[in-house]
Amino acid sequence: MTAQLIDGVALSRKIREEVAQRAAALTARGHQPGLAVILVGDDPASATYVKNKVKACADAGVHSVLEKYDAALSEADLLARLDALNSDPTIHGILVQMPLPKHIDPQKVIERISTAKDVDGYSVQSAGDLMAGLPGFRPCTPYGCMKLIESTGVPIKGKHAVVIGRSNTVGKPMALLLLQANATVTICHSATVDIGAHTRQADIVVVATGRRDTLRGDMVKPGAIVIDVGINRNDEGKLCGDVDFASVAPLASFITPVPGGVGPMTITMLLMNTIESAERVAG
Ligand SMILES: Nc1nc(=O)c2c([nH]1)NC[C@@H]1CN(c3ccc(C(=O)N[C@@H](CCC(=O)O)C(=O)O)cc3)C=[N+]21
Repeated sequence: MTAQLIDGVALSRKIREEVAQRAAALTARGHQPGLAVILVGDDPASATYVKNKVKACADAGVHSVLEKYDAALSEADLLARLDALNSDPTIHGILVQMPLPKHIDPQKVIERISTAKDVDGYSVQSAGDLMAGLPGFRPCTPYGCMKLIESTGVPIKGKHAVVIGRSNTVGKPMALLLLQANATVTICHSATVDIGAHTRQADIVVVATGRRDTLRGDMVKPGAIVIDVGINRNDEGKLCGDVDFASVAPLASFITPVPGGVGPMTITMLLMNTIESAERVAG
């Protein structure tokens, strides 16, 4: 067996068409959806991601404002900007690009964003909504991973899913989304004694450790679906994920590439969350 690629660019294109239609319908009713993106400092990777997000908005007919600040921006000034955006009726989603400079407390920043505009789904309220199975914004990366898995046509119900990584932004919400979809879920992490012993039992593996070669061919069950959330650089400086693609792809049934897998879907679900926020306002 050799895996079929799950094309995140193609799936994004399809979902973004729907986003664009819903954005146009909202705009026609005088409620053009709007996203505010805040970038603090000059991390080059963050600058690239933010540029991609703004471009995706433009392509979908979503209004966006990009606010760039010097790394010396004070926490108080950032919080004051969030207060202004919270009460700006043209803005339906607010994203503060992470990571922030060390003198700014990210948790304080996240909690200042109105729950109604928390399109990243990073706030304690949004996390609680997800845990309780209530409506609310789902974090974009795991939300996108669910769409990628669903796109295979393989039912999630009853499957054994292993998530490697336990971050608040990816691993934990990913496990909850899979659980909500009736998978049996195992979470592995840096203190897990034998990750391979778990992943060899898995029908679905989601890898989100930020460490390349976390998942190798000797760790997967033939026919597994493999979702690679990682973005790393290999020794040649080329973009690569957390999965050793060369050894895993021949065994998997479906696998996401890096780039072109999860990354584009993260942005797509950000657009979707922004549309849904605007639709709630428009009624
Ligand atoms: N508040 C906040 N929300 C985020 O959603 C957030 C964040 N902070 N900080 C950083 C991470 C990372 N992230 C990515 C989004 C798209 C790609 C993406 O489009 N990747 C392309 C490749 C892009 C390239 O060429 O570098 C791909 O995988 O095909 C990657 C990474 C969002 N993040």
